[in-house]
Amino acid sequence: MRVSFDDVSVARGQRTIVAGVSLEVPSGTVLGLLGTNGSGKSTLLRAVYRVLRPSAGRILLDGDDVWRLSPRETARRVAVVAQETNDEFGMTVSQAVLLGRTPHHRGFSLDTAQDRRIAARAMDRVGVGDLAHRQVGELSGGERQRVLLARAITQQARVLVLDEPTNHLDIAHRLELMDLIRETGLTTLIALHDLDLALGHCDRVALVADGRIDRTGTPDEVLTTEVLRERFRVEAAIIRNPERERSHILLNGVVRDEPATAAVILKGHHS
Ligand SMILES: Nc1ncnc2c1ncn2[C@@H]1O[C@H](COP(=O)(O)OP(=O)(O)OP(=O)(O)O)[C@@H](O)[C@H]1O
Repeated sequence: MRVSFDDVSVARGQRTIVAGVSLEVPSGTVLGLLGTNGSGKSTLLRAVYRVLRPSAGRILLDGDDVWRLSPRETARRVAVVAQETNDEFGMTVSQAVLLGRTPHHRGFSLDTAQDRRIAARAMDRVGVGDLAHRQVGELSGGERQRVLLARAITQQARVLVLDEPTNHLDIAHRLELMDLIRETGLTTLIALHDLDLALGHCDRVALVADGRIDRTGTPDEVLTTEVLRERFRVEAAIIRNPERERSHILLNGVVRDEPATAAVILKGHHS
């Protein structure tokens, strides 16, 4: 399923947080949204899964405006792994994962044997099958994140939206998550802080800065040493691993303010 952003702006109160974003995400593409804290990645994603209505512009799923679809129809098309979900704390893992079937139910119909099979398969796939009877509220951050991914897979949507899904995951689970996303073949929008992961696992990346798309391209095109210095304030080298045919980022340190600027700040501080 293709996702199109057509001149999308999102305001919170008086402030425009996302401004005039236009972007095409072809079917089956894994798109990484990159950018520093507060640049607007989550806000943009929330507009896709119908939490924040754009103040201007449209988000289209295969040409259909998300905000003209019913919430249920959107949920059939878009599955979400978001940061702030506490609703399922009192549930068992299997109950939380089965929630992914809700958009496919008519009215208040109950889970079927097929629903339970789909959920069980998703839990096994992300390696939380043995947690099925545990309470979600008792799990570690990383375990919970994988349960949310199992729920998203259970939903059988064609677009997957993930907001910083790797922040609680250990290294192996990070890599597994990205491989799993690839295997699903779904159109995926994923906000990531781990730039090396983006470099190795995204088809395309979009750099978000001050609520706008600063540039888009393949990870190798976008993540240059200049961009890392100017947009992310880090000195880094990009090295090529010929065996894996991919690049890696070697971080050297934070870009320090110019001495002249620092002197002015110090002076201002003392006066
Ligand atoms: N409810 C709100 N009211 C006003 N401003 C908000 C609100 N929610 C977020 N913002 C602001 O919008 C901007 C973008 O926030 P957003 O969460 O989209 O950034 P982000 O790129 O996802 O950041 P991070 O990497 O830190 O998660 C920030 O400056 C934030 O303070």
